Amino acid sequence: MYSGVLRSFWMRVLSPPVDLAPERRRSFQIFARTYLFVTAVHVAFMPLFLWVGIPLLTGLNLLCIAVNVLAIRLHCHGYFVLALLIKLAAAAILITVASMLLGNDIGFEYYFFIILFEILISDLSRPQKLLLSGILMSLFLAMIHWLSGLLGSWSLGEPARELLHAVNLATVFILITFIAMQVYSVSETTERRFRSDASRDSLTGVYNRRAIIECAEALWEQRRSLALLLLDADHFKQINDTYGHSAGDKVLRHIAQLLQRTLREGDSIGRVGGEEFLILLPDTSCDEALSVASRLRDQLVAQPCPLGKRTLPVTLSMGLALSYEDKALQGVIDLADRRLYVAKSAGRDQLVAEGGDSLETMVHGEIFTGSSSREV
Ligand SMILES: Nc1nc2c(ncn2[C@@H]2O[C@H](COP(=O)(O)OP(=O)(O)OP(=O)(O)O)[C@@H](O)[C@H]2O)c(=O)[nH]1
Repeated sequence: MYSGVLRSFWMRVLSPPVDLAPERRRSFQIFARTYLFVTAVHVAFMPLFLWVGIPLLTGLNLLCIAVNVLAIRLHCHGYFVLALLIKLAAAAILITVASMLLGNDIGFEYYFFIILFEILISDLSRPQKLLLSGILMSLFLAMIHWLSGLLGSWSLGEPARELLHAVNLATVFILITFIAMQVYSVSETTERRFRSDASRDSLTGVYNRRAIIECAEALWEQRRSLALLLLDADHFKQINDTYGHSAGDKVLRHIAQLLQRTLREGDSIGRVGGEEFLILLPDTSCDEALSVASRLRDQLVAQPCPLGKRTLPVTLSMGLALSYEDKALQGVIDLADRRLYVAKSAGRDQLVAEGGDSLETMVHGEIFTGSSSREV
């Protein structure tokens, strides 16, 4: 139960606002994780501050925890700059006061590098980054030269100073490592998502036109034998007109899912037009491609598209062409397209794997009587 609550809290904190621009999502994720981790570090430091026995530092650490929690809330609601500024200001105050109380040989000044790192990787503008870095550097120098030990009436024993120094140093290393790893992993995930978004059709999840053509080109360059199957849903306009556009979308998703389930792992599917799909079957002979098409058709008959309480039968017309039938990839695609057109003209719900060699033949109607149209 606790893990469920924790996971839903984690998901809520890490989910960017819906209207956030895609290019800002990366920064959102990195800072959401950083705020959570830094809050945990402040909580972990509480026993140490209690042990040191300086109420002012314990209070400031508590303040930092509260400010971090507030920063997480502000961040999740889109107030990124404000969240970052109050978080960094609270940390800078804690570090400066700690140094003023205990001197600068305890390692609190190292935390300034974390603050600088956070400023530099943030979404702030360049002038804002330069200004804040300048302020930070001035504070750092002032702390080293004048502020350090200014309130230093607290005498800590040498072992305690050494322990605090080691803890601070280790924490700075851990924080830098954590934040750098977040930058790397979130960037990688974001990049992978952008790449996938750029190559996928958002409605059906299969490749979009550009991506499937790129796949075909890659296979063509490798000189692999390739069967190209072009599919088009029959009377799709009627489905849209009768049941509505969202029912039409559902049918397209149904077809795409069925294709994905039916095909081999090495095969590729792309949506190349409104209701038109292109399937690439590498290293596949004509007979094998015909049996794939036959399997697709059987699957579609066995699994009509569910639509509310009823199901909607969907049929496909298909044109098949093989890589050896033309010298150029575009020629093979055009051939499959012409055969698809022949399948449509010949009554739909069928595959054409031969003929359609020139537009002229089709215009003269020979295809309707010859052996070029072949039912699956
Ligand atoms: N729901 C939905 N419809 C789409 C989408 N893309 C295109 N369409 C529709 O698909 C229909 C295609 O109509 P036509 O080209 O006449 O094809 P058809 O009705 O299937 O007729 P045939 O192909 O000859 O069997 C058009 O009404 C388009 O508006 C889409 O993404 N979603």
